[in-house]
Amino acid sequence: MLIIEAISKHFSGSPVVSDVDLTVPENGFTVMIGPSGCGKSTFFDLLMGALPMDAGSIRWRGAAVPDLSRLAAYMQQSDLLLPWLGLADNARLPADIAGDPVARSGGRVQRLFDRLGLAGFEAHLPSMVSGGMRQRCALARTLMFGRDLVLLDEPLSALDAITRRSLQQMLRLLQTDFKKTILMVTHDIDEALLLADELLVLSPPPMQVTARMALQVPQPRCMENPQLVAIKHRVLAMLQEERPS
Ligand SMILES: Nc1ncnc2c1ncn2[C@@H]1O[C@H](COP(=O)(O)OP(=O)(O)OP(=O)(O)O)[C@@H](O)[C@H]1O
Repeated sequence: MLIIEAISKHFSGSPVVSDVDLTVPENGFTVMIGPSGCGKSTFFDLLMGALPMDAGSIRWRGAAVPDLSRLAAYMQQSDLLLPWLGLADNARLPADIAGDPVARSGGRVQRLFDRLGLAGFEAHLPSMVSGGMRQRCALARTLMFGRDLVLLDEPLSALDAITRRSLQQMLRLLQTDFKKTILMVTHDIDEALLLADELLVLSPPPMQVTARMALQVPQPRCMENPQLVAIKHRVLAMLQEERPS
């Protein structure tokens, strides 16, 4: 279980993240949704140790940790693939950096490519494939870190609506097939409702959690589900209320 308590951060005296608490159970999928500029990226930078926190604590599986840099794999909006490497070589990078022999890591990459619909594209350069395929490769690379905790910072926001939908199914595999514990931020309410076990609604800066909702709707979900429609209206009303007039 991931437990985050009372994390706060200010820049030049202005609070950006204020007293944020959250818990992600083992193999849970928690999604944070908030308005643009609410401090989500700053919050993830704090979790990953890229920025120092002013206050707060993190516990993972019962142990206090300074940050999640050695525990979580982090996937961002941009695929960050190296343009001169083929897709399989890009996905294998975490294993190469860790010194794993290619004989072993190559097999892992191949199994991931088979599962993520990338078989046959191993040698293609990122410029030769679609944005959706590049994000699938970024997902394979995230999985190659072999970490049980995954942080997703708007991983699909650069994609068109149809590609997004198929990639959302792929993100579900993180929970169902790969048994990860997942914390994601997104601006996309449908995406949040399709994927989350728990949804956290965030305020404009300073970022705070203004509502927590457990989503007990069975998977696979579709947005026509009346329960999801009702929750969507509630969340949209909250986000609307929080907008500066
Ligand atoms: N290094 C910094 N120094 C000062 N202010 C900063 C710094 N980094 C971020 N901010 C401010 O903190 C606030 C939150 O920024 P952040 O990028 O975390 O928001 P976000 O929710 O990720 O934004 P978006 O939804 O647009 O991606 C913004 O007002 C931003 O201007």
